[in-house]
Amino acid sequence: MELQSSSFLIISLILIVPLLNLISRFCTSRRNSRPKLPPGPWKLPLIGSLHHLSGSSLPHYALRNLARKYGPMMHLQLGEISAVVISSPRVAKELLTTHDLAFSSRARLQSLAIITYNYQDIVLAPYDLTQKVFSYTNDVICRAAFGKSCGGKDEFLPLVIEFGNSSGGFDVADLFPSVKFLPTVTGLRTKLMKLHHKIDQVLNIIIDEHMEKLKRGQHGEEDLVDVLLRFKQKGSAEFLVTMDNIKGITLDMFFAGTHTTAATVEFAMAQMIKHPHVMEKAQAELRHVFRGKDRILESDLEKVSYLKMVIKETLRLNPPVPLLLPRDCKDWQKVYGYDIPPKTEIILNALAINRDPEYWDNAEAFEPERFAESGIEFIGTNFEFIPFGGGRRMCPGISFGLATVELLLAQLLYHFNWELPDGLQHQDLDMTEILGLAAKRKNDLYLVATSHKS
Ligand code: HEM
Repeated sequence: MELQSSSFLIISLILIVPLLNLISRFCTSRRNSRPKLPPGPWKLPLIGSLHHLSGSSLPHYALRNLARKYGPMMHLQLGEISAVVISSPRVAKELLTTHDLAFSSRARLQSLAIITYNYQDIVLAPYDLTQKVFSYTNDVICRAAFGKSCGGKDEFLPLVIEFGNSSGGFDVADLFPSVKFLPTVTGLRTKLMKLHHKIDQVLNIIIDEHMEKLKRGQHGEEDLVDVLLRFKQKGSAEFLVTMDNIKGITLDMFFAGTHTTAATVEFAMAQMIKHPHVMEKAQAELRHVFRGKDRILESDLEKVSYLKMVIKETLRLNPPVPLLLPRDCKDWQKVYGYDIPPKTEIILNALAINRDPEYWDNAEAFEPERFAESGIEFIGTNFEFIPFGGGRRMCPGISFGLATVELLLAQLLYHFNWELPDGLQHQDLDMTEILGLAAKRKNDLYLVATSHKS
């Protein structure tokens, strides 16, 4: 009897083990052929999930609402583009640490290709603060890029503004890249080609001036163009710098640096107008620390702490690059238990992440004091706070941008008192945003400034 049962067991094992193997291999091949994509909203033929983004909300808000329903990692079909949207600090951390290398290429957008030399780059009267702030941030970048005399400043500013307003959100030509005539039909290509041509002319004049200066042996304080020209002259085979690289990198500074810093200053001023006790506290600190001083210098700013908290809170609630810059997936990756196919566009929703109620108390409220004890920084180590992105492709202009924002805000708050014109109350201030090259206020910020004598 015992023998019978043990031979039965052996025979069963001989038959069952290969069968189990076969089933397991079948399941694996099914899994490989049918990847486990993240969940997402229902799709229509041709446009995919685009109709879910067609309401009045801006993409970063619309995507946050969808994420509340479909989870922190969701799949969207944006026209021809297969995209994965990340909306939680936990998933952002996994993506920007464990898988950072695989996601460190940028998604290629047609509008940017035209402007950036085909990716040869590496962005007591009513007083329109918006224009002044923009002009200031542009001046600062002009000086760093083109030098003290800053020849191209006047020609450059309108071009930078025009490009900033002509891009943003999801462009139809980027969503259907195989339809080659789309940029021509939408008029975008013609518009961008014209703009690119004008920018190119101005840059040629500026670079020629710099080359002339170098030829004459005039070596003053080096600006960005000088440094890039020096690299070009010394260029080795493995580190070749072309003229298009010089123009592309110079443009990066303007497009990546001007709109973002200007938007941050404007959002901060608007938030402080909306929350007058915050403005009073920031002014009190500055006026106490710098009492009697005529001018605040960048080096003085280490002495203030509350203003830094105000800037952090502004960047948390109103990140100027709310969807970061899209990345591309290099090869198959498994993130948060889901499969991501190669070439998927990865969108990190910094707005949703910075306001995640699981990580932030009173997440929607403007409360700079939350940073007093928290030690949370935006340098890419706290994944619940990523206004400058994270991982290898994090913003390289963070110190430059912050110094510009801090210095301008410190001067505005130290020297002036601010209020809304025409008896408007702080509750009346409209905070609607639009998305261009950076997110910014929809309406220009008009404020009345009165001089403060310290
Ligand atoms: C408050 C000001 C600024 C904010 C909020 C900001 C934010 C960002 C963000 C979110 C990204 C994308 C990062 C990612 O995908 O992980 C980025 C990229 C970039 N930023 Fe900034 N930025 C600011 C100022 C500047 C300035 C002043 C410059 C240059 C002078 C600059 C140059 C760049 C460049 C070149 C990139 C592309 C980096 C790459 O692709 O590797 N940014 N920035």
